[in-house]
Amino acid sequence: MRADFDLPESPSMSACQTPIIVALDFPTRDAALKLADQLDPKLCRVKVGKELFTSCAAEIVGTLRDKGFEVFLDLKFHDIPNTTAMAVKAAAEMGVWMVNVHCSGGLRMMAACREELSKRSGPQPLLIGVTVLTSMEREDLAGIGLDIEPQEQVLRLAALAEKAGMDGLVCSALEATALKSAHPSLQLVTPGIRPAGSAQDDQRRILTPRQALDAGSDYLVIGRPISQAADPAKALASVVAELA
Ligand SMILES: O=C(O)c1cc(=O)[nH]c(=O)n1[C@@H]1O[C@H](COP(=O)(O)O)[C@@H](O)[C@H]1O
Repeated sequence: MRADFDLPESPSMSACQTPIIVALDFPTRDAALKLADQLDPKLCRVKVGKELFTSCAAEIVGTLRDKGFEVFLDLKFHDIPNTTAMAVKAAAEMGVWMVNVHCSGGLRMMAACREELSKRSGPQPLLIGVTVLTSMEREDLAGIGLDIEPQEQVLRLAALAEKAGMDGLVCSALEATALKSAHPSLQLVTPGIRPAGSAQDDQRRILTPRQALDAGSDYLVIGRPISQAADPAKALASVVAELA
């Protein structure tokens, strides 16, 4: 069977070819590192989100990098342009591979982040805009005053993100085909990934790993189907096999 991504041939190539990002959604450093130690940095990247970062601060990022993982810092910054740009700058200084902000912070906010990163002489993290959370469906959007389909709002925010010079978007894989056609230069990071038979949990706009990649996703964010599995390494291996 054809592989849609090349696994690295040597450790020095790091995890750069894998589309899988495992969410380390845990309350403590120990719990996060226990899972990280069962994962192979050649097969996945890892994501540090609000829960883990708030309990461990920046040290966890350095520890995961020392273990060979490229880190997506998922703090979904959303504030005035200057505050958000300075937060993105601080993330870049930590050496993260990817950082995200909410597109709904607006064009000037996203552009300020881009401008701040472009001043750096060192490596720049991928700057990604969160569109509509994968836990939201039409009814949830109506509740916040947007009486439209999620895809319509995602496409609106995508146009703004491209104009601001963002590298990519967080969206549902359900929107990937439309986004790739309208904005081929934007990389698509898709949570709401559920291997067949796994629990939906609080996610609403979901696809399987294979469906997501076929729809045009560049990166698949997977949390509980791996982190809560009895054998996380086996759960990761089975996603890798599904994508091969
Ligand atoms: O930015 C994100 O990573 C994100 C955006 C989004 O729209 N939906 C979403 O689920 N996420 C994150 O992706 C992960 C999904 O976790 P699971 O639902 O356990 O697979 C969580 O860490 C969420 O915070």
